[in-house]
Amino acid sequence: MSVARFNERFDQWAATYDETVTDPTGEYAEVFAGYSRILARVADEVALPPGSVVVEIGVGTGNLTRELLARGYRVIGVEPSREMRQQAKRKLPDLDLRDGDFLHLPLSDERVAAFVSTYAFHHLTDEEKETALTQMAARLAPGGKVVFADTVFASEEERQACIEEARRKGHVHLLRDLETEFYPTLPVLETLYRRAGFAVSFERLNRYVWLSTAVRR
Ligand SMILES: C[S@@+](CC[C@H](N)C(=O)[O-])C[C@H]1O[C@@H](n2cnc3c(N)ncnc32)[C@H](O)[C@@H]1O
Repeated sequence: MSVARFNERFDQWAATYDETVTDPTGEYAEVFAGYSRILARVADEVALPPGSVVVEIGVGTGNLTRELLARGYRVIGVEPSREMRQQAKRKLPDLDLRDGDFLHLPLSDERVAAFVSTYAFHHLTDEEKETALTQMAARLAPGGKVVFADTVFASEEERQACIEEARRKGHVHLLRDLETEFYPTLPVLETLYRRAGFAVSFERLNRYVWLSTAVRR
């Protein structure tokens, strides 16, 4: 099965995605709380010289991409959903945007300085996450970075509490995501980075989202 298993979901969401991430009252409000601040934080965390090649995976409608371009990086965008690519191209017509996903990176001999992503890594199973991180490590020189922000649970108990709360509140879309996508726990994620050859640190950015900053050993 292709790892872009959520393409249909994102093709359907693409046209209204930017409304969802800025809606302070919808069922995803806590997931996207501080969305603009989170994207800016991720772009700042890259902290590499302008002109460095930064590969952004799962660009969606291009909101993080805009932050990365503003910091002078040479961005290569990777996005499996056709409709999302169209939305991103509408905002950023000159963007180097390629069809691909975490496990099928459409790269040739580019010297990649960092891989960056927001709200997307949880579409891979934990096993696939380790494979993807190992492939990224192979493309990075020592000191190269992986900077991701995504939903992570501090523990299984925290995951179950969020699922129960979503059920109680009737947040059917959030509940579906929590039950069908692959949000890792922090200890598991730390192990995956370490096994792939990274030193990693974590910082909580809102109730759901954690920043992971990983440096290739
Ligand atoms: C919730 S959106 C996040 C978009 C954007 N990064 C942001 O922060 O707003 C998740 C994106 O990841 C993409 N995606 C889903 N599965 C993926 C995969 N296996 N590899 C790469 N991207 C994937 C989706 O098509 C979608 O555009």
